Amino acid sequence: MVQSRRTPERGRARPAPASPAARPFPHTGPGRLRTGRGKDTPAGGDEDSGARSGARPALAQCRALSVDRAGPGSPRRLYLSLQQAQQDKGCKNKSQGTKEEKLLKRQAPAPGRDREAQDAGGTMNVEKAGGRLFGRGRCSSLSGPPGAAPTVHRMVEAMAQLQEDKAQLQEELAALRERLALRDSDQQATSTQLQNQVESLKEKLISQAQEVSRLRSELAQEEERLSRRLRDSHETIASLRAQSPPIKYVIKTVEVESSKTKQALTESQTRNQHLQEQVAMQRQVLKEMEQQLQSSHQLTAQLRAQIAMYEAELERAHGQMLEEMQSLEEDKNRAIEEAFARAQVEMKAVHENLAGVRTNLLTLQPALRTLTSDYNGLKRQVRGFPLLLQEALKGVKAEIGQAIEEVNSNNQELLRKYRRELQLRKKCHNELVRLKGNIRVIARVRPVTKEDGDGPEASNAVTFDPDDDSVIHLLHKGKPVSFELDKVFSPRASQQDVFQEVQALITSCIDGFNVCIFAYGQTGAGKTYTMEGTPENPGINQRALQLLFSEVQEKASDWEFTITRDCRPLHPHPGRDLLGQEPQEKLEIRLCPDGSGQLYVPGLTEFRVQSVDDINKVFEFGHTNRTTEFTNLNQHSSRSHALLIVTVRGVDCSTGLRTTGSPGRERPLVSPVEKNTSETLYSLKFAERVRSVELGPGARRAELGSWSSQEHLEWEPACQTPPGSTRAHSAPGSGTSSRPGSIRRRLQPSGKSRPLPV
Ligand SMILES: Nc1ncnc2c1ncn2[C@@H]1O[C@H](COP(=O)(O)OP(=O)(O)OP(=O)(O)O)[C@@H](O)[C@H]1O
Repeated sequence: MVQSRRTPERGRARPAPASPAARPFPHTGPGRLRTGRGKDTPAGGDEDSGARSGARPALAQCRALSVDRAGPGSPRRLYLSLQQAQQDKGCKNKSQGTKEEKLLKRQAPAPGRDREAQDAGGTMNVEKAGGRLFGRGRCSSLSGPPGAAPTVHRMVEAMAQLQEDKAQLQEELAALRERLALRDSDQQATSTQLQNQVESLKEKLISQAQEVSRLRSELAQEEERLSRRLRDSHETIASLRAQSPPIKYVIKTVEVESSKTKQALTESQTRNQHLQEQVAMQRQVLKEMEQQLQSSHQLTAQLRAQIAMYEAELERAHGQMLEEMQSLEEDKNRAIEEAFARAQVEMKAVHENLAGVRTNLLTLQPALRTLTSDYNGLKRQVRGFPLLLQEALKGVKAEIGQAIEEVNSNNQELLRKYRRELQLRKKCHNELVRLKGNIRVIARVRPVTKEDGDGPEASNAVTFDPDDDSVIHLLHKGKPVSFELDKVFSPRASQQDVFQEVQALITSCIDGFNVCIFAYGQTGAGKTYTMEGTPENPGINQRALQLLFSEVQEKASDWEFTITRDCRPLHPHPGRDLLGQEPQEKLEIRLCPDGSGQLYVPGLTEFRVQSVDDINKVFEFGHTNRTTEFTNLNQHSSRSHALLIVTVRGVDCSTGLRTTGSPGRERPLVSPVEKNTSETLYSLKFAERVRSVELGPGARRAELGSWSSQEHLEWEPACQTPPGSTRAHSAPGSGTSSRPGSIRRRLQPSGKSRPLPV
């Protein structure tokens, strides 16, 4: 127990302490408390009890408020403030403020009662002092000036805003870099735009820096204010502690003065104990506040660090922007310099051009005058151009007419030469016919074959004159008989030798002359071999046809030839068409109604052929249709009596002259063996008789398609023979005549001549 050093006057209330803050909070222990003038104050005691009962929630509320008001300084509250919505904060503050006011009102004694408590003694003062300190006073002091907590909150919000602004600035910087990377021809315009943006960014940065400095100053003020409050609290606590001894003294004094006050002392001690508890609680609150203040310091340091970081970032961005601005400025200056240099060069060039143009103008003026005069001259010429054109056209027409006349004259000359050539060819042919006769008889003697058998009957009965190839000697029944023909081929003669003798006839056929090669002789004499030959060694037919097509192809540029052929049997039904649908039907041979004397077979089938193969196919087709008469001597004899007619129709492309020739064919004479001498003799006699027949000159079947009557060639009267027919059978008086100039030699075995049997 602590005893007081001085004793106050009895019956008098102790003087109230100079300030509520100087009121003692004694740790009385079991001592009594004297209340003022020693008067018990149950009402005051009730009021104190009420104050006590209200002090606890008030302190708790103050603590809550302290935490809440100082909340922005704590990390937890800081993040709560960021997370919670603004209205939540407003409602909460409002409700808390309302609670606080209610609690403070309850805690704060009414004016009258306060006066009574002051009158009642130091206990009441202690209670008031404690209430003011830890109730309204503390709470109000901790709450700070109105707007202190929102200021911190605004700082946090500003920091968040700064972060957002920083991100936005970073995005804008990235976009700016992209745009900077993409600067091109419109660099100048972009540079201006970027400069504007940079200016706005600079202004924004400056304003934000000002805001940061302002916030920093506010933060420093708040920190200073909090430090000052903490210092005041420490001083208050220290002063309270320093005021403890007088309270102890009063307790001691009251203990000896009054027994009545013992109860009050007990109550005061109880209250004192309660107040001590409250003091402990307040100390705890203070400790927590100090911790919060420390946390606030730490948060402030963090915020400062963040602000410093942001400032550094801003500084860096600012520096980067300055660099980019510098780069842009340099680019702009460079572009301006280049543009200026280019403009100077262009201006110089323009000046030079201008000077040149001026010089040219000076030079061109005389030229312009010359051109003007030329133009006027040309204008006059153009006016007279139609007349000039007419004259020129007239001259050109005259020249063209003259050229046409010259061409016509040349054509006439060429035509004349062509006609003369034709006449020459005709004369040559006629000369050939005259010299050789239009019926020539050629004898070909085949070699003795196995089919001729053995013995004297198969001996050779034919001999030749080595000095005359037109004489043949036959030993008939021991008597030599000689014959003169146009040509005699020995068994050594080849197919080509025989063909060369008749080759000229093919040319005559193409020229439009009818040609007939007639083979005559007994069966097995070699007619088929001579005319057809074998595939390996073709005869006259194949060679003649090959020559025919070859000649036609050579003349293809000037002539259009159509080659057709038909096939008809000679016997036993000479009027049948072997190529027709009905080969058994007999056709009539009629005289051409055009008066040409030509014979024709109405309805006879003709095939247009393009090659020798086509002709052979047609011939084979006709052969299959032919009635075959088999002979014992020769299995090929069936061919020997068919007549193959090849007609060559030609049109001269330049003159329109049309020609038609038919190389009808049959067999040459001619067996060499003894047993056939009778037949051979008969054949030779027949041949010699035929050779004695003289025909008129060969008729060229030519007609001019488009020539005028004056241009018609006047051909000699034709020897009218049907195509392919044998002219040897022409009727007397129809152009045939004896050949008076021909040499007729009949060589007799004895050298005497005798008439040839006909
Ligand atoms: N110049 C020749 N050289 C070699 N063999 C020949 C000659 N002439 C005919 N022959 C041969 O004689 C035989 C009879 O000839 P080919 O068939 O030509 O007689 P042909 O007169 O046509 O008989 P046919 O009147 O019965 O038809 C054939 O085997 C033929 O090969």
